[in-house]
Amino acid sequence: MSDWTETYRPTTLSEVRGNNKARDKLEEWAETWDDHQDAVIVHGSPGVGKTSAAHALANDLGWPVMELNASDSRGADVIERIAGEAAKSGTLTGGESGRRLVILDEADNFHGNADYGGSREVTRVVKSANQPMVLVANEFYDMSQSLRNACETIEFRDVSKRSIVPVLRDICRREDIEYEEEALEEIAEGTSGDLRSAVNDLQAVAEEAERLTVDDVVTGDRDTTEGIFDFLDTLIKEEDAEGALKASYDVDENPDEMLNWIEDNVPKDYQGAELADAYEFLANADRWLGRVRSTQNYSFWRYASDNMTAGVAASRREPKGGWTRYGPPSYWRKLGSSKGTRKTRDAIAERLAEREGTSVGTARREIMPFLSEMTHHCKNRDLTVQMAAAYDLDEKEVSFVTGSGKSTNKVQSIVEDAEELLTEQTVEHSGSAFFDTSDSDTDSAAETDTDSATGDEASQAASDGQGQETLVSAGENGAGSSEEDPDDAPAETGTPDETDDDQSGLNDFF
Ligand SMILES: Nc1ncnc2c1ncn2[C@@H]1O[C@H](COP(=O)(O)OP(=O)(O)OP(=O)(O)O)[C@@H](O)[C@H]1O
Repeated sequence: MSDWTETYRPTTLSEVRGNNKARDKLEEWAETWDDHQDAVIVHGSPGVGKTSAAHALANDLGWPVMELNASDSRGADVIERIAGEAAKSGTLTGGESGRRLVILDEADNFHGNADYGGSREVTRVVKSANQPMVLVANEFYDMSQSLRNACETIEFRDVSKRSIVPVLRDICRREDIEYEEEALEEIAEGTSGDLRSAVNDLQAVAEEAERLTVDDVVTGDRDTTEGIFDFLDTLIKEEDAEGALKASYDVDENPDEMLNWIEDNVPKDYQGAELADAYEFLANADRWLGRVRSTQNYSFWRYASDNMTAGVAASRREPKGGWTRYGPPSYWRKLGSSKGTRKTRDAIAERLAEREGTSVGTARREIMPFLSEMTHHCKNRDLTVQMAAAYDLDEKEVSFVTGSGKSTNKVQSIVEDAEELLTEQTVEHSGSAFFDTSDSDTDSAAETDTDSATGDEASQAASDGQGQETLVSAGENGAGSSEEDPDDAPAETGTPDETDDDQSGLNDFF
């Protein structure tokens, strides 16, 4: 099941609804950019189309997009290099005009990110940028006054019910869903101006219903308090997307804990493609939780919940029955605190990223769950040994990835064998040591180019190796990708000047 907020993300400005004035202003800003050369701040509540509008604009104008996120550990100098030198150096395949659009997401959230050198540094870079920049923010006044003064400002307002309903109607038509007009109004009413929520809600309700009625939308609230074990049963075996979401309201766990519980127990009943789908939703949820942590904006919890409940329930393809021994999240049990867990996870993700030439975020969200599944409880011992060797994992890390007990002999012997394997092997090729790269002539582990999977010509950007930029070439612009990705736009990570058409072995898997 695809994520409708992605499937129906506007690809052209004319599809951005409910903020016509802002939309026109943005277009005008871009068209006159050569004359004024100012950056623009696009601000407003979550889910009203700010980021979509920026991408749609780039698509309309044929400008490749460079997306950066304030909570990434990429410094202002990266922006400076991208925004500042692109025009001069000509190393970037921009649109015909040589323009590219730099989108700086979460621009109200530089505090606490030392890599950006503070807001003065950001302001300086923004002022001197040689490429058009859109700064996307929720809280206008969380940005420094000098930054605000340096930019043009466009406000996106909450999307009115009047504008939300036609979007939902359009989706129903395209999905071939019969609906009662009132049901759509009810959904629009409930989401207070947040179009992303409205689309998510529509998908949750429509997933099972043959015909969308008001009753589907306003079903009686349950008031039974569910324990987490009952909830897991409900989520994994019984309820549809909407039911799962509703049931989660009654569970007394915070979203981070809930995610851990679901993540650890869902493989006990889900298999194959349905498990892969479920993991994808869990990865989305994880990303939203990360965003809550970095922005302290708790309204994102809702998107995390949608993904981990409705998404997981909707991924189920085979009926489930019987009794399953669900247990507390193994990572927690084994490693104690959540902080420790996160540290271990991130340490592994960093090594994976370095080795596979992806961003840390991608490693954490996409590669790690995949590795975990393949080596679950070390069931495939050889593979687990190879993985441990490839990424130089210690016992704690092997047990983290596989979900096995750290002190077990099995994990110890796996790590020993991995060490032996390493000394035996002269790993000469610098491509992925774990994923098969034999059909590739990739000569640097830092290269990953997914462009050919998504579009035409490769976009390139300058990088200095201290972080990968995320590039989305115009025309792809996130549309059709499987997830909304605040940190890390979907298209490609690349180390420039080297980016070519090679496919790393990793790409064969995704
Ligand atoms: N104005 C809109 N017109 C059409 N679709 C929209 C609009 N706003 C949001 N959507 C839908 O919601 C999704 C998320 O929108 P988007 O990410 O652009 O919101 P945003 O305002 O940038 O929110 P955030 O600040 O949380 O990133 C889009 O992919 C699209 O499906």
